Amino acid sequence: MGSVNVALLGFGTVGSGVYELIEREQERLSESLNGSVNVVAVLVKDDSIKRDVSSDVLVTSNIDDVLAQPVDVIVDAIVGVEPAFTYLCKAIDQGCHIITANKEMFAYKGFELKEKAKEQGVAVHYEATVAGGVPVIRTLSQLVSVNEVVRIEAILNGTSNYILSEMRNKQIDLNTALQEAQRLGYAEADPTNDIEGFDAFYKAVILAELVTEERVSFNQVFRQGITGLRQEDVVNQQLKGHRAKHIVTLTIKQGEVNGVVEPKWVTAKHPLYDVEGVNNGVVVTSQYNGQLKLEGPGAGKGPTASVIVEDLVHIYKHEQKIVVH
Ligand SMILES: NC(=O)C1=CN([C@@H]2O[C@H](COP(=O)(O)OP(=O)(O)OC[C@H]3O[C@@H](n4cnc5c(N)ncnc54)[C@H](OP(=O)(O)O)[C@@H]3O)[C@@H](O)[C@H]2O)C=CC1
Ligand SMILES: N[C@@H](CC=O)C(=O)O
Repeated sequence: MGSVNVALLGFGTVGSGVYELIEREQERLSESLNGSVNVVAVLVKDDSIKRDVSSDVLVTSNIDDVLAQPVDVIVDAIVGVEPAFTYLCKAIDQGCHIITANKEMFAYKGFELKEKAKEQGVAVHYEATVAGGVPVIRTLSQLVSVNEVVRIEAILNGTSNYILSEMRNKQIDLNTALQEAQRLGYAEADPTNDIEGFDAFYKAVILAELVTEERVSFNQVFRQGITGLRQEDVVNQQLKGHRAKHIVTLTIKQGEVNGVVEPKWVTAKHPLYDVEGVNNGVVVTSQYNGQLKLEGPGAGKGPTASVIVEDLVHIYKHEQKIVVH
């Protein structure tokens, strides 16, 4: 029986979630893939901190030590464009498949990374970059094989949606709700990315590139976060039937994307009105399929780890053969 050797870049909320899920579901994964899945190395910033991993897993802050291991798949769960992009390029050159959760890196470099991976004959999967546990990347990839996507309206930042729901339901302020989102593992390492709309913006760019199959320039997407909303308005507007939602709108005409990421007041008629708490919602309008709505947990350890491990299973069930190490 073969095996899949995995290296995790990052051991925070997402990286540790992937490790724990692989450990917990070892039997199911072995049966499904006819081969075991082993985490062989973990890359962290500070390798002096003791990590909760088996003693045979290499824990290091040096990417070359990671790539010196017999690694088949790299899971990128670190933060920011660099050094992640450089590390992933090295890994691709070495023949590793890539799974990433790092949406900032992928918004800037995803197009390049996909091209490089194609040249080298390795897989790049990125379901976790958009909408946490909601399988929006896989759904859109299938949809565009026959349909033209003309519009996407979505809530893509779990932290902002959680904050706005808590501000309204519990009448607490933005900072108090944000602290809770951080405690729950929803927020980015720098939560400015969530509340100022950068995180949703990166996700919008990734979706726009997926549906147009073209590189999308950042100036095609307008960005505004939720920090300009006043708490009393969030509370009082509900009496008039209005909820504040942070919404991404992408309109695609003849392959040209126009994107807006901004807070909006919506009524019960709006398809995203009922998307509450950390949930994300994505409404896709396409040529033959009409309107399709996906909803589910948009952030957090369990859902994000789940889609990453699903990407891994997909690679070895549908794209590559398991090797014998
Ligand atoms: N949290 C979530 O719900 C989701 C997060 N994501 C994305 O996943 C990625 C990880 O997020 P999350 O787990 O929440 O973040 P955390 O801040 O919890 O963890 C980040 C991890 O990456 C390590 N790291 C950061 N920079 C470097 C570096 N330069 N070299 C080596 N290791 C590094 C850190 O090391 P150390 O432990 O030593 O500090 C830490 O282990 C981010 O890109 C995020 O946008 C995607 C979907 C959902
Ligand atoms: N901070 C992000 C995490 C998932 O992508 C969010 O809140 O949506």
